[in-house]
Amino acid sequence: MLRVLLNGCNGKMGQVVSRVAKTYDDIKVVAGVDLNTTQNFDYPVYSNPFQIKEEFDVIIDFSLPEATLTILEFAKATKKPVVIATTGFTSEQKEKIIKAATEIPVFWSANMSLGVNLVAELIQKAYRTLGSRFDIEIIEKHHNQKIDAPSGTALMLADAINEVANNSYEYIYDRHTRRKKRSQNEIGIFSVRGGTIVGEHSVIFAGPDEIIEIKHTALSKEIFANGAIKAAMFIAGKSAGIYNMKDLINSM
Ligand SMILES: NC(=O)C1=CN([C@@H]2O[C@H](COP(=O)(O)OP(=O)(O)OC[C@H]3O[C@@H](n4cnc5c(N)ncnc54)[C@H](O)[C@@H]3O)[C@@H](O)[C@H]2O)C=CC1
Ligand SMILES: O=C(O)C1=N[C@H](C(=O)O)C[C@H](O)C1
Repeated sequence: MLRVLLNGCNGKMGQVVSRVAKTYDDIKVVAGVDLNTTQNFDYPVYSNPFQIKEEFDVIIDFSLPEATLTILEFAKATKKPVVIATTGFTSEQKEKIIKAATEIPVFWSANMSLGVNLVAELIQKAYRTLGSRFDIEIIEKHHNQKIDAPSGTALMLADAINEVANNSYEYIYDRHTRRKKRSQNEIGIFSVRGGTIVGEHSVIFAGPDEIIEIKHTALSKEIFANGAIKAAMFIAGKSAGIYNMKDLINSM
């Protein structure tokens, strides 16, 4: 039985992970951490991870960047692996995660769905085929409770293109003050927030007289919860380092 400590357990995703984990025979959430210590499930909830009494094997984190960094300190102190699903990190915070991964295993993905990770591969192929003659724009849509913009996934998709384009692209998040034509070395990234949209990501390749649009639509938060649980199973027992969905998919 894999014992999970859930950071951000009372958030929207924390609650879905708690519910979905119950459908697995070989995994159990044994404690949660959240600023809101309401006990919604059958495990104790702490506001401070250093007060946890329960034994656990792996941490799953769906919270806020600052809370992720706190749980990382706790993970380093207890030598436990962490699955980071939280998004919205600054460059400095990302550096801290990378540094922590020299001491403990860290599974880090802005999107825990299989589909988005396939999209990342498809857009790399699209870039290789279409090259820089096509203008690339990314549109992401999420629910009205989301704090960070653009989404971690939109940035991950832009980075996937940059990875095969020798980092030649600059990201443009806002054109309203710009009074000039777009350049070929930019990727426009745009955020829509409304209602209960779970998560949509469209990558548009607009060329001379043709447009290719590669789109992923998440229809439920369960796909992210299932992905995070599979990531937790994958990372338990691994050595220190950074792992992502590609590693998980390749191991299947
Ligand atoms: N990688 C992925 O596949 C996915 C990632 N996410 C990301 O997960 C994060 C959480 O998303 P939601 O659950 O929708 O947000 P949410 O706002 O509903 O939940 C965040 C939870 O963290 C708690 N929290 C805040 N500060 C804390 C602290 N210092 N210590 C412990 N807990 C603290 C809040 O009380 C809240 O319960 C976001 O960054 C979101 O972008 C969301 C869905 C999928
Ligand atoms: O906040 C969310 O809900 C989501 N956040 C992630 C992101 O920022 O990319 C992943 C998913 O799209 C849902």
